[in-house]
Formats: sequence, C-alpha cells, structure tokens
Amino acid sequence: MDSNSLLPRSDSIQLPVIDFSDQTLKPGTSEWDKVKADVHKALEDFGCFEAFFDKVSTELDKSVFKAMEELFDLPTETKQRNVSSKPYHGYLSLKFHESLGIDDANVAERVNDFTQQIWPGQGNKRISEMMHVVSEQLTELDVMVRRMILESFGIEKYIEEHLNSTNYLFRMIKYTTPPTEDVETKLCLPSHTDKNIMSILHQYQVDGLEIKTKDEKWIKVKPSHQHYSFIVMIGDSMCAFLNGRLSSPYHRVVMTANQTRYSSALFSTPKSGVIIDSPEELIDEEHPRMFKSFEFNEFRDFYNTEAGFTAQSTLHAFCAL
Ligand SMILES: O=C(O)CCC(=O)C(=O)O
Ligand SMILES: [Fe+2]
Repeated sequence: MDSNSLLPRSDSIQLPVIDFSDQTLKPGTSEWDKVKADVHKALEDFGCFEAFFDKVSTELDKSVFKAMEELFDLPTETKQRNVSSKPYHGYLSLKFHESLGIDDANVAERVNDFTQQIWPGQGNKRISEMMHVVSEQLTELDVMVRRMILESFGIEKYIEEHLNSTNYLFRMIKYTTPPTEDVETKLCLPSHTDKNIMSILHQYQVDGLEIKTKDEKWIKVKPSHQHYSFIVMIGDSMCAFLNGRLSSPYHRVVMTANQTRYSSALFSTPKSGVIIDSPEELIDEEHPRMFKSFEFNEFRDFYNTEAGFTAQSTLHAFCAL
C-alpha cells in the first residue's frame, strides 16, 4: 500500500483511495497533515472515499463474514428478536435486503445484549467478541477521519465535544438479486443519503454500491475486494454541522450479478438530545447559515413521514432556512 496515495484507479471517476494503515499516523505529524488534505479534497469532490485500514485483519474479516452468513441463515422468527426502540436499529426485512443492527457496537456489554436477543439465555461469546472487536477498530477510523475534517476547517476546539456527541451502530446487510434481466430494476437499495454523521461501509466480495457524483452521474464503486478496504461517507448530520461545506452523497445498491451480497456498516450517529448546530466559525458572508439547528431524533422522525421520505433532500426540506 502506498501511504502517499490519493489514487484515481483505472479511470477518472474512480473514488480516491486514502491509506490509514500507517500505525504512526498521529495528529501533529506531517504524514497526518498530508492525509488530512487528501481527506478534505476527496470529501469536497465526492462526499466519500475508499480507505485502506489494515487494522482489521484478514482473519477477523473472514470470521465476521462467516458470522453474518450464520446470522442471516437463522429462521426469520429468530432474527426478528433483534428489536430496538430506535428506528432502523433492529432487524429489518425489505424486498431485496434484510439487515440486523447492533447499537453501541463498540461497547462489549451491548454487543452481548445483541447475541442474547438472538440466542436468549446463552448468547454467543464468539460472535459477540468478533463484532465488538471489528466495531472498536472501525471506530478508530471514524475518529481519525472526523478529527481530520474538523482540523481541516480550523474548528479543532470542537473536536472532543463533537466526538463525544455520537454513538455507533453496526449494521449487517444481506442482499438478494431481483429476478429480472433489466439492470434498471435490479435496484436493491434505493437512492438515499445517510442521515447520521459518518458511515464506514464494507462489502464482502460482491459489488453493488453506486454513488452519485456532483454532476449527477451514477458511478459504480469498485473497492479493492480486500479486508482492509472501506468506503467512508459523509452523512446529512455532518453536512448540517459543517454548514453544508461538505455534502452527503446520494448512493444506492444495484446488483447485476446473480449472487447474494453481504455488506456491513458502522454508523456514527448523534446521541439523543444532542443539538446539531454549525459552529459560528463556519458561518460568514460567503457562507451564510444554511440549516436551522436540530435534534437528530426530530430529523429522523421527519424522515419517517411521507413528506420527509419523498423529499428530494430530507435535510433541506427539514431544516432549510
Ligand atoms: O450495502 C451497501 O454497500 C450500502 C448500504 C447503505 O447505504 C446503508 O445501509 O445506508
Ligand atoms: Fe446508505
């Protein structure tokens, strides 16, 4: 892996690749500042990038994949025990995908609560431990990227408050290909922006993720099919916090291969009660305030209404001034 990389692979619309594998990558070093500049540029251009992060070992990656197969192979009634008081946090089954969620996935007891839901009374120590470890490791990537973003906007003083304002949801997703020859209708997950702060996506061998570029073109994301490859993406809450200086990209999942696709996502999400408000440093004549301040649950509740769900941009419809 090339630590200096911001590589458009193969052609000009490939997502930038940024390497976070260097163990010595620490705030204050020249390497950190270089990666930070790459992160800022990639997020300005695409709202996302591919990260190389080899802290997640190939063994762990394989085990997580096997555990996901094992979990999704369980009877529907068993999976339905994964309930949550928060929307989109428990078991969901839609036409061409189903997902399971672990809230506070970087906290060992909470991951244990998840396996206790699935296997009441006994849990599953092996799966709890691996899901906890992978979530903890990805949390480090989330923290590095968010630290770099705030530094790159000169708002370092908010870093600790910002990092403490979120928790982590780990979601596992299984997709099946719609039985049709028509690529257009092979849409497994419709176009959306993520509502949270940041998302770290990982897929297991089968492609399908597409991103809409600023000039409204859908591009297929072709991550390098390696255990250390992740797509890091801005969510609406980060866009609002940054007064729109970085945008959350529209993305969707379209599958053409007749295969089952597994993916996982670590979502940093504002904690209940946290008010998302742009710092005054990001508001000036050239950048007038774009969004009202809001509490995340209100925003998510709006998304669950007809108006919120069908809006061209839920964020703009909810809190444009
Ligand atoms: O499966 C993927 O690659 C994308 C998942 C996604 O966009 C989501 O869960 O919000
Ligand atoms: Fe998404």
